[in-house]
Amino acid sequence: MSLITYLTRIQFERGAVRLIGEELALLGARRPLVVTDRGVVAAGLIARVLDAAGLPATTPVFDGTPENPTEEATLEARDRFKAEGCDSVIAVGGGSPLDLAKGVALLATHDEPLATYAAILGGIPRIRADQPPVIAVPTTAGTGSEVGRAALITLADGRKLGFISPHLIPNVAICDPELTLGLPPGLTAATGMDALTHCIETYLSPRHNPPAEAIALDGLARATRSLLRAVRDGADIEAREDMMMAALEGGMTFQKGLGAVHSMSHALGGLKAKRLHHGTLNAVILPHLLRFNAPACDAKYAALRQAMGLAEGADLAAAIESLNRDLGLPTDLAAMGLTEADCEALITRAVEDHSTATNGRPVGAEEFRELFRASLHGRAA
Ligand SMILES: NC(=O)c1ccc[n+]([C@@H]2O[C@H](COP(=O)([O-])OP(=O)(O)OC[C@H]3O[C@@H](n4cnc5c(N)ncnc54)[C@H](O)[C@@H]3O)[C@@H](O)[C@H]2O)c1
Ligand SMILES: [Fe+2]
Repeated sequence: MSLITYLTRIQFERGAVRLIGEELALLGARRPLVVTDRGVVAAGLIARVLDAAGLPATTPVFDGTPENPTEEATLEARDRFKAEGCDSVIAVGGGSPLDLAKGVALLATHDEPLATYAAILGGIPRIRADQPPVIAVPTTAGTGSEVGRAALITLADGRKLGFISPHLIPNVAICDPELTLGLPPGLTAATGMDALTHCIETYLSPRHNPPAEAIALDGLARATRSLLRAVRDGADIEAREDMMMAALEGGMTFQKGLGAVHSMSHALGGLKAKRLHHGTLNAVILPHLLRFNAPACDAKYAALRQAMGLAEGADLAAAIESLNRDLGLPTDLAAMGLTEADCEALITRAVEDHSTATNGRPVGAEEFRELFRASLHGRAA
């Protein structure tokens, strides 16, 4: 069985930010709340977006989104949305502001506590369509949240949970690769590896959805050929464009479900004090899952190799490790400041994560323990 959905109106081109005003008008919206974070403001992108969209400088802007957005910040932004009499949300930033903006739209009309709507707590059918429209303007090329049906938000108790619904899919995505030209190399690498991981994990998911699989392979090919280029020369607009497309394509395939790399990185992303970047976690964990999934994914690995331009029979995990090294990303979780005790405490969360069910090979607590160990210490574990 398969359910195939594409819902977002996507404007993808250099300079697409100039279309925001028109898109707002098409939605019948007049007073947006701009949701972003301080890094995006500091990069000058909010002033640019407001100007291009023809929005007044008095437009309310919530810039308090933390990396790995929290329930607390979502409520704060929701209160601002209501206090300012807003009728729509424009999310400008990486996955963090995009996800937080989805939470704002949800809580603008849904009155129960946020946890009520979490996917693993039975929330999917509780999320209704009556929400203010969201325009997503990604400034990283990574998460695909601009077309995705999920928002990842950390609750007050530290659980980073997925809120999943077709009603959380943004109405419009404005994909303007020029917004990523100033993204520093480290963040370009980390967010790009998130996009690449999405394409691999959704492709390996057992759900039947050939169109999504074709898209995932195209995204993987783009990320493989352009990520290192974008990291080495941030001004390479063609590489930036390829990466923004790879991220978008990854997001278009979320309907297949992700896999255990994301189960582990969601669990780790909830460790607020550690401030771990989602894409970096995925990059470090991905080779270990590729080794683990191999026996169940033989035929699919041939297609992955082809998309990545690798020789027949080449070691996919080793290829990702080598790419990580070239990108300057850490090689193991220990290098990111994590310990065995941190990981042990997260096994249950990984098992319960909404991405676990669609991993390319069934995975339970014992397997997660081994995978955390291997990811902690690199290949030698
Ligand atoms: N909704 C989904 O389907 C989905 C999928 C994958 C990841 N996510 C979530 O997205 C979040 C990660 O998002 P992210 O990787 O895009 O990072 P992010 O949004 O957390 O941003 C990381 C940093 O980059 C800065 N930044 C963003 N754009 C910039 C630019 N153009 N120039 C300079 N600095 C810039 C930000 O200020 C921030 O400090 C995680 O919480 C993750 O769980 C969601
Ligand atoms: Fe991701």
